Amino acid sequence: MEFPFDVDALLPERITVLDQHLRPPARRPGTTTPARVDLQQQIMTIVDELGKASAKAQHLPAPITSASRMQSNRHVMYVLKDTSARPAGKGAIVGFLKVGYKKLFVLDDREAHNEVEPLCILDFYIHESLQRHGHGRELFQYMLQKERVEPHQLAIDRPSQKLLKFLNKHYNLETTVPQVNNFVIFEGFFAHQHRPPATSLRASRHSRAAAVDLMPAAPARKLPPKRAEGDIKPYSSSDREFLKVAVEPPWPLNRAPRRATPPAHPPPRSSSLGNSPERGPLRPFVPEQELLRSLRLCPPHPTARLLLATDPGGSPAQRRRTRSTSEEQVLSQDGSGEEAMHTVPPQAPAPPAQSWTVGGDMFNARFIRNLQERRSTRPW
Ligand SMILES: CC(=O)SCCNC(=O)CCNC(=O)[C@H](O)C(C)(C)COP(=O)(O)OP(=O)(O)OC[C@H]1O[C@@H](n2cnc3c(N)ncnc32)[C@H](O)[C@@H]1OP(=O)(O)O
Repeated sequence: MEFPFDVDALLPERITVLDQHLRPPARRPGTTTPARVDLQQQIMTIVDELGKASAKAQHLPAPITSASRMQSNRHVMYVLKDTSARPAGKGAIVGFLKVGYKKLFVLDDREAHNEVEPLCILDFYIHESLQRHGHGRELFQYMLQKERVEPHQLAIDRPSQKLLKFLNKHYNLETTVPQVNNFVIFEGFFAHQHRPPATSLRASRHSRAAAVDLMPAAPARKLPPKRAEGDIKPYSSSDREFLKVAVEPPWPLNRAPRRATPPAHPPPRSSSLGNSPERGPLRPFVPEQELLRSLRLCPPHPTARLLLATDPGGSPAQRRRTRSTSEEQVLSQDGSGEEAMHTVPPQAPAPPAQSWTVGGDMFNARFIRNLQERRSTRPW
């Protein structure tokens, strides 16, 4: 990938590590140094163009990597340049790998929720003309070494088939632990823990002492053991949320929920939250939590009715998400349910037997998993 400026001089090392500051690396002695602001502009151009090329390669409707998104997130990009070919003496870029730590709620093999903060593979691209030449592996190895992390400790944000094959070939990663979000984790994710290096991405977010003494278990760090079910976000934040479009679900889920009080402005969407993009034609967006909410407002399925009849009050976990107060809290767009964006009065006081809720550890996980499978967003 070529640029109208001297990439070779701009990025002296074969692999350059860029963080949110997008600082141009120190130049080789003897190289003429343009104004720093120009150099940063060149870095931003490279990041933007790489992001576009990656999106195109993955058939995404918009880039998930750009200079502005880098600046607003604590992600790290490993950029590989071509040291052999020097078209017009200016060098070229081979590809990049973007990683970042994210708080996720992942299911283990017993379908229990675990709040962890693993290093995530967020975007990965090697120029089409150079794929299957070992460049991807070179970048990946460099990142693993720099971040001091093992491949099975990573979470992958909606991997492509090529990436799944890549991980299988080079790191024997094959068996996944099924999740209800779009992150993929592999067998062994929960088995090993590691201490991040002081110079790694994680350590740069915390004081050195904290990195050494207080966080011995990252990246697959189990956070406080058990949180109330209502606090758990079944859909962990993904970098690809802003691209999300939904496949239309079957009736009655395809009915947009009515709002008693339409908000003056649509709620803001975070650029760093949510799920991964659909790889298909664009459809009107129906947020996941709104689907869940409309389901809660639906009459129960006969089976659910039967279940409720055998347990009239329902378990405390099942009741947890049913509001009995005069207002129902609307879940926030990121699915957290922690921040109420606005409140609406109840549509009608429903008798307890009609109030079918999504809740309870196993029930919740299985239900959301079924829903997710229906949406066909997972790569397997
Ligand atoms: C979270 C995310 O980022 S998902 C998005 C991942 N990125 C993409 O899908 C973009 C397009 N693909 C690419 O940019 C590259 O193919 C990458 C980044 C996935 C891998 O980089 P490469 O330099 O090609 O990998 P490298 O040469 O080290 O390893 C090759 C192996 O990767 C896998 N692979 C690479 N390309 C392909 C392909 N077209 N089809 C199937 N497998 C492939 C194979 O296992 C291959 O081994 P093989 O040639 O013996 O079959």
